Amino acid sequence: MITGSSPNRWVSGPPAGRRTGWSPVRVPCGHTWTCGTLTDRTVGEGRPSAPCVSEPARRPRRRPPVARRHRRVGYCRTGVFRGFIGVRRTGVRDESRQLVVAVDGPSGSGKSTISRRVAQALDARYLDTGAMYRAVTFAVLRDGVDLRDADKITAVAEGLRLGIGTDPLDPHISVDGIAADREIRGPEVTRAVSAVSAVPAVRALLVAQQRAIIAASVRIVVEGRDIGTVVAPDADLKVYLTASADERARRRSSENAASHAATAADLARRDRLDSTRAADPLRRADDAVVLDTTALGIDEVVERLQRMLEKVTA
Ligand SMILES: Nc1ncnc2c1ncn2[C@@H]1O[C@H](COP(=O)(O)OP(=O)(O)OP(=O)(O)O)[C@@H](O)[C@H]1O
Ligand SMILES: Nc1ccn([C@@H]2O[C@H](COP(=O)(O)O)[C@@H](O)[C@H]2O)c(=O)n1
Repeated sequence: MITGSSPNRWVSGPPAGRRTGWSPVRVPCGHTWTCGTLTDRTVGEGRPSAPCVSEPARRPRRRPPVARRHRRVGYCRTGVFRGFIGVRRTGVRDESRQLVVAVDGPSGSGKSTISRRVAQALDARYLDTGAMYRAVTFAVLRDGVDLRDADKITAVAEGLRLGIGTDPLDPHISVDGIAADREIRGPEVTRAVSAVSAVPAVRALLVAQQRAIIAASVRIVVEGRDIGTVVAPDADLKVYLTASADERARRRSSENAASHAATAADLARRDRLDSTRAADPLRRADDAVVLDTTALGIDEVVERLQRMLEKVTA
């Protein structure tokens, strides 16, 4: 039975590779998800109650008309509950069918910017998985843990209470109940995050939480490094955003006072670590659409994704 002493375990399902014979729970939220709050409503061995929901859904989910209420429950091949799979009728767009968009790519390729814009256009949720790895890294640094000590890093990850908002207009993150939006973007966290995200147990924990958030969303755009390959291999649309290293450094350095050369070096270091780690490295999914944005403006990239989505949802 789960107790509150290890709050981040089993929130949304077993870590990758662990099979317990039960399916992840579907939670009726759509807004803020606070991982790790297990209550005494824990159901059965190893099965948590729905994680705590700290804000109401922004908009109540619409009940489909009677003719469309006939649904079958679907489980994708990863075992993640995909919500209700709508009965498709020729020429009719099924608004209640779950839609998952996976956006991966190297640092500074525009994943966050584009994903938020696309999520707004779709009236969808938005999940920044990089923010989750950054939040764990923030806690690891806060606790003075050695970045080479995978066991201690894992213990920090298991013990922290991570709150992640999925509103594309106002994504926010909290660590142990305290807002950490600014802190997780600081240079110390950026320097250390690739070491923390390379720890397999940390990945297993966060991937399980990410899958549960996806499962609870009707429409969601998820961005990161392993979304199309690991987190949501059955996503409806997978996009691998890229841009030349020089352009990515130009974009990033224009955001702050750092020099182009220093920014380029930091991006190259992070890309190398993220794409060469053993666990779930940054990699384009075989069925992802590659979009090189070097010569494209933000609006053009958003429009291209919207056109791809029109084909997927037609
Ligand atoms: N197509 C584009 N044209 C010009 N600038 C862009 C484009 N896409 C994104 N940008 C800008 O590039 C910068 C980096 O974008 P963003 O933060 O979205 O990248 P990212 O892939 O999420 O990075 P990271 O993985 O490091 O979080 C931002 O300043 C953003 O406004
Ligand atoms: N799916 C993911 C997302 C991120 N990471 C790691 O987090 C770092 C920060 O990501 P940002 O998108 O916020 O820059 C990134 O460098 C990766 O180390 C990951 O491993 N998997």
